[in-house]
Amino acid sequence: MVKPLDTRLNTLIQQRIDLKTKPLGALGKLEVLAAQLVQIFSQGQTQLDIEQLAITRPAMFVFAGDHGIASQGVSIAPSEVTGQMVANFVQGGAAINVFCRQLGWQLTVVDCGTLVPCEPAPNLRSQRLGDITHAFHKQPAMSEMQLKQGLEYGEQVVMSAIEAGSNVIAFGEMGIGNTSSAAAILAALSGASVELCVGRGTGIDDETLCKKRALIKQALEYHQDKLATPEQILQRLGGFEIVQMVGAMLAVARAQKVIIVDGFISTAAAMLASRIAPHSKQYMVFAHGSMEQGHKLMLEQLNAEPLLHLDMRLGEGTGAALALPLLQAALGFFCEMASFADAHVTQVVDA
Ligand SMILES: Cc1cc2ncn([C@H]3O[C@H](COP(=O)(O)O)[C@@H](O)[C@H]3O)c2cc1C
Ligand SMILES: O=C(O)c1cccnc1
Repeated sequence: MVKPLDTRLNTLIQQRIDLKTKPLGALGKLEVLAAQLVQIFSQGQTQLDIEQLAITRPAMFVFAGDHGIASQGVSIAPSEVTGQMVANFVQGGAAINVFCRQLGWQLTVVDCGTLVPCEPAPNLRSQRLGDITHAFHKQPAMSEMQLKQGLEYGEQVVMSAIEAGSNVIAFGEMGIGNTSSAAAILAALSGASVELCVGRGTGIDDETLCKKRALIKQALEYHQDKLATPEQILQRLGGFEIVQMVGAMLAVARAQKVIIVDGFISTAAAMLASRIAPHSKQYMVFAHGSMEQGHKLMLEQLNAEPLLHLDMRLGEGTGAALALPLLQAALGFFCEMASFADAHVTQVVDA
């Protein structure tokens, strides 16, 4: 069960923020972020303990999976690229590797089921549910068994990081065709039109976009009577990486640690997790607003405001990675900044 956050310390937390040497509210969204992080890190405590407020072993997971729908020509790239990019992640050459090295994330790549499996490596976990999902416009993407196993695998991989001391976990992904899956999930969860939900992913042209929308429309019609629960939506329209992300997000929320959500696909997983366990949203930080069409609608549905707007549309966890310095800044000002009394500054009162 995902517990709601205990609010006992909230007044104390807000007072501490308000008494820092700055005009009230002047650190904007960083204040909201600080309050959320301190609340999460103080669960189970009756007093604020500044000493133990720290981000420890921030862990980035890139979940990779191949999608049968890619064979219908909905991406600029063929499915083989998923496995090739996994090899690139393992070797340290992708955008996510650079950002993780620069910012201090520990990166684990999770092969959830790809056409080209990678050689074993220290930063690669093999949790394969198959080689590729079924094209979901004419059949369920995966079986009920794969759904169940995927949720468990996701839990297992993040729990090993949490047991090793990670208290901030970020969610990235790789999977050619997975914006189709994420868009279908959004349409099923929100009831919004396919035109609103489906965008260009890696950068497809107008003709391909028309085909992608038609396929997703077909899928929603085909599955229409069987999309009543988030589990059904996941099984029928999801992907091997998306199901493991959902299982992993739920596990992080149960463990009362911080979930950093990336872009379009990561947010689709976050929507499903918060439908399954509504309190899980309290543990989520939305890192950035993706340029992918439909991401804005996802964030609206979640009533979430992202920290960054960088016009990015890559995935891999790149937006989530870039949020770490903001988390550090938020926790840093909360812990280290002087209060008016500490610094003998005359307290300013709002007009
Ligand atoms: C070389 C390359 C690297 C990527 N890294 C992330 N994605 C991103 O693009 C894919 C989703 O877009 P679509 O649904 O259009 O296929 C995912 O793999 C996502 O992570 C990439 C895509 C490519 C081609
Ligand atoms: O926002 C994302 O995560 C995204 C957008 C386009 C393609 N791949 C991922």
